[in-house]
Amino acid sequence: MERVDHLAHERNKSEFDVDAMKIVWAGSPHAFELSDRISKLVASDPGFRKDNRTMLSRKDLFKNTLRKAAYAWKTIVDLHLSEEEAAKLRFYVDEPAYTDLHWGMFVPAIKGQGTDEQQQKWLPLAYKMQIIGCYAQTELGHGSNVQGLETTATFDPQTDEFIIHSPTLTSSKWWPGGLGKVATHAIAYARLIVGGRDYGVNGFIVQLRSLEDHSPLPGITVGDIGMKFGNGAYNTMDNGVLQFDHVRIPRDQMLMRVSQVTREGKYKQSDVPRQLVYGTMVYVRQTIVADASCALSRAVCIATRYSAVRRQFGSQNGGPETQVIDYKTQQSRLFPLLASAYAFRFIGEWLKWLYTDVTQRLQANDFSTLPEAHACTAGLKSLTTTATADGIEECRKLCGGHGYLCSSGLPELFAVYVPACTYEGDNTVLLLQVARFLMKTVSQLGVKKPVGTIGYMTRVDHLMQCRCGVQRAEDWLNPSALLEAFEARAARMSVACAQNLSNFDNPEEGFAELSADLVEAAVAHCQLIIVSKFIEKLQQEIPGKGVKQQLEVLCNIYTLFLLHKHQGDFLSTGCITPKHASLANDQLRSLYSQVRPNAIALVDAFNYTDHFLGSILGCYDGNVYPKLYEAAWEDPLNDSVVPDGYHQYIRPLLKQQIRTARL
Ligand SMILES: CCCCCCCCCCCCCCCCCCCCCCCCCCCCCC(=O)SCCNC(=O)CCNC(=O)[C@H](O)C(C)(C)COP(=O)(O)OP(=O)(O)OC[C@H]1O[C@@H](n2cnc3c(N)ncnc32)[C@H](O)[C@@H]1OP(=O)(O)O
Ligand SMILES: Cc1cc2nc3c(=O)[nH]c(=O)nc-3n(C[C@H](O)[C@H](O)[C@H](O)COP(=O)(O)OP(=O)(O)OC[C@H]3O[C@@H](n4cnc5c(N)ncnc54)[C@H](O)[C@@H]3O)c2cc1C
Repeated sequence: MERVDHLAHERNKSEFDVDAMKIVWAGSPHAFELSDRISKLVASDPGFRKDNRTMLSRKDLFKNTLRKAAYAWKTIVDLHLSEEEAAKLRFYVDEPAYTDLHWGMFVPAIKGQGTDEQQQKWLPLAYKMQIIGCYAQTELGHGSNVQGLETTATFDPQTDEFIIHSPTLTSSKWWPGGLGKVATHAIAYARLIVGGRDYGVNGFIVQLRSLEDHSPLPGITVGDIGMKFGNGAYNTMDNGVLQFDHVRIPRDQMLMRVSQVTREGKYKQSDVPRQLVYGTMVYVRQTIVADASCALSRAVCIATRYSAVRRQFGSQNGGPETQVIDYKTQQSRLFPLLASAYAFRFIGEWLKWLYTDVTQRLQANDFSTLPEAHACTAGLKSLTTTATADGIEECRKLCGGHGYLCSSGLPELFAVYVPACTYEGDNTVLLLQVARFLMKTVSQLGVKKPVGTIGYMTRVDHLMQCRCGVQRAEDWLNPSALLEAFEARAARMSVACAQNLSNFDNPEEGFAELSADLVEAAVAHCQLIIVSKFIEKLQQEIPGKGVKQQLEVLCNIYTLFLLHKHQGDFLSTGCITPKHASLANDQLRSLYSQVRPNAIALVDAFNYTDHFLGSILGCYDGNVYPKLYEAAWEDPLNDSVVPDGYHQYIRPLLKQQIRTARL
């Protein structure tokens, strides 16, 4: 049967080269080819079916994930996929699993914190998945406060071993993904105790389960922590609980790149900073930022296509009703999210570059950029995940009632995504880290030159008193005007916080008292980073008819939307006047009209298959209503016309009503 494209008229309206935009989105022609090939491979393989996930019981769901993970691994091995291809396969399979923690945290922790010998011993086993690892840091009593962890690793010089122990209930490891039912090994974080002295938290490789029959080893109590938010969603993951009862491991299973314990029981600190113990978190925060654009673009793709299909009100002379995408209110909620998806894509690319750069410097014993890398990964992780989680929920609302159906794909996408605001660092806690970095920078002005993303502080005198030069709405399209407004707002908010802090005798007390303002200053700084990197991206050559123009429109929408949303900050710091704010809003409205004809093509550029989107509302051909109707009949509740339980619970009620009526 010929497929009718219900969105063809929308696609015909577009004013730019969609194929060229697909390459910009993917990052390069090579990345596009690879992504396109692997997404089709996954979509065409029934072994990766996912449409029944929200209806399965937890046990069936979990077993199905184990099957898929094994099948994915077999596919990777049989097809000799490269690491890059395997990572894409994981992405398009689109199901959280223990493998994420094995590849995403266990392996990087050994690479980042293990010595050369430790890497040589453990990595080949992990690469072949002959051992399966997890990252066991968080405990029942402490997650954010890593220094507050209670698990102990006490060196026993008699046997040359560490004794890993959970001294309290609150020291039970709690949350690690893959731990509950699968992992054979963990990187367990514990307080290092040598000769009765506490040297703080360090990572240890601990075997948890037998490699023969998977039973927990002596002294290990381990299980799953239970059902989590939403159907399907993150319940494919076995987040676990773990207690150690004096478990002995050889001394060489302490990760010893940052500090060492000798055979004689001497503690030695390398000349690398202690913060490298937190290095795996920096790596994962960077991958989470890169992933935010994927989750947001997926929700935006669904909401945009559906908004073009859906019609309500406005029929004239019996003609078609208005497409809801044509309502200005729909545009003002949807298009900033579309622009954010692109902004997050580019900030993800940039952060990857920054991470690679800092890693290379660390290898050459240059630790100077580590604080900035920590602040950027922490702050951008916080900003992009908060905006993405909120954005997915907004997309659900933009789809009206049908968005609430699991078949829209949006409830599961939200449920699977929203813990990103908490894991790998609670978003508020991470912004407070950025605030510390900002306060330190301000306090050292004149002593130490701010560089990189904080470089604008070198112009703090100018930024504290500059006046916005915008006179007409179009003036807001000038990147210099935008950048200066964002720099001035960020600088003024940081300086105001620093001045308020100086009124406290005890800086820590002051920091706690002013923490809500400090978080706002951190948000202003991080938004400036995203805006400035988007603007920088547009200074590069970008091939393809109309592609650069579309990206300029999106960049301006992203920036002016932030200015509009946070106009309180801009006005109260005197960076702009109410007149400037009003002109910015006029410009924003006009930009929405420019995006409108290109909206469908801009989401087509994500190149998502219907399998990956997993949404009837977002399907490529826009044939929404017949698909919704058919899907309803496939629900197991419709297997029988009369439901189970009728005779037990409905019929007696109805009969009782009849008797009452007779009385
Ligand atoms: C069914 C599907 C099958 C598919 C199968 C396919 C299989 C095959 C695949 C093959 C693929 C192969 C390819 C491989 C690629 C794989 C990629 C996979 C995807 C990976 C994604 C991972 C998955 C994500 C899932 C999410 C899991 C979540 C895990 C966790 O949550 S782990 C726990 C995280 N915990 C936290 O984040 C805790 C937060 N707290 C802290 O970080 C800190 O405690 C703190 C808040 C920072 C405070 O710490 P302190 O008390 O020490 O702080 P203080 O403030 O005193 O700071 C001291 C100084 O140190 C500085 N500092 C602090 N932190 C850092 C740091 N991290 N780095 C540098 N510096 C730091 C701080 O600034 C202070 O400095 P000073 O001021 O100068 O003194
Ligand atoms: C789905 C999921 C998967 C996870 N996977 C893993 C894993 O694989 N391995 C692992 O080790 N961990 C894992 N975690 C744990 C995760 O890293 C922690 O939950 C996270 O770091 C937050 O810590 P917490 O739970 O202690 O929150 P808390 O710190 O208890 O946060 C509670 C509230 O207190 C506030 N708060 C805390 N401290 C401060 C402060 N100093 N100032 C102001 N406000 C503060 C927070 O903002 C928050 O509102 C996972 C968690 C989830 C939800």
